[in-house]
Amino acid sequence: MMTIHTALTIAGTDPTGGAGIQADLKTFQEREVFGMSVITSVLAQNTTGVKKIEHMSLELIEAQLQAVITDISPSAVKTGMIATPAMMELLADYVKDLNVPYICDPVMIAKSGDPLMDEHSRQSMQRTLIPHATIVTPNIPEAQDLTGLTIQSIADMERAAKMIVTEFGAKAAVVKAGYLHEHSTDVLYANNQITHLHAQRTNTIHLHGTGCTFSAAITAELAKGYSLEQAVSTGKSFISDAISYTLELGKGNGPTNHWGYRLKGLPKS
Ligand SMILES: Nc1ncnc2c1ncn2[C@@H]1O[C@H](COP(=O)(O)OP(=O)(O)OP(=O)(O)O)[C@@H](O)[C@H]1O
Ligand SMILES: Cc1ncc(COP(=O)(O)O)c(N)n1
Repeated sequence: MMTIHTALTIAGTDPTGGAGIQADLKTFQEREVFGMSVITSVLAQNTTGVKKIEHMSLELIEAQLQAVITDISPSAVKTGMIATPAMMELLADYVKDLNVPYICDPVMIAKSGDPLMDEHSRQSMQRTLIPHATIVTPNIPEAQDLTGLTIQSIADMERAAKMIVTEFGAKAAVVKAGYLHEHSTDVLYANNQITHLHAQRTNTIHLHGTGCTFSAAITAELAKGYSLEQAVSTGKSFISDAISYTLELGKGNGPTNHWGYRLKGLPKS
């Protein structure tokens, strides 16, 4: 019988489909992994920003988790927007006990500038979720916030990735270059080795949900049993195509194209 790989995302929502749970499920589907989701917060947001946020109760988050894991066991699990320390405490126990690859995307602020996590949650993330992570996927501001370093160069990204592993106990970290503007070379630290992931930078404003999509693609590949290096490399190629085959949707910073990789080699509009 065919092996079915499954992945669970635990995160907030985006009704316009570009970020959060919706971006994760689309990405899992494109990578041929059966996607499942637990919603932590419901957001009224679109390509112009976040209008309203309501957090789910801890009881409802736990009931969703129980519904999934008592029925279909995930081959890998990912967390995205986890807004409060109490949610982090709850989820830390679950990701530890699931004992499958765990991808921690430390979502703090939306690209629109709207906060997705309260101030004191930032320290909690380091203590609760990060030590259990197979890989942590911060963007530059998140990596700065976690490590206290100022990140302006590839060498700074290397230092931050290494620190997340050696000081906070994650197995690996990839620091993403999105915010640096002059290049899109991400830095992976895994198995005591630094790897640079290069991709051509696309000149576009449509970058809503890039981090969610990248980490979901990594999650899908780890669910299939690929190594960290292979999973991150496939994730990088997936997000680069999703960005470059832009859809130009929305009135603000639009979503990426989750089927972009299927268009590889075709002209870009
Ligand atoms: N203009 C661009 N061209 C090519 N790749 C890009 C561009 N912007 C970001 N990327 C890539 O997209 C991936 C996500 O990085 P980014 O730094 O945007 O994450 P993020 O800020 O967490 O995303 P978000 O918060 O929007 O979900 C990385 O691999 C990064 O290099
Ligand atoms: C539920 C949720 N999770 C993550 C993001 C980050 O994505 P971006 O920084 O592109 O807005 C978001 N906007 N919404």
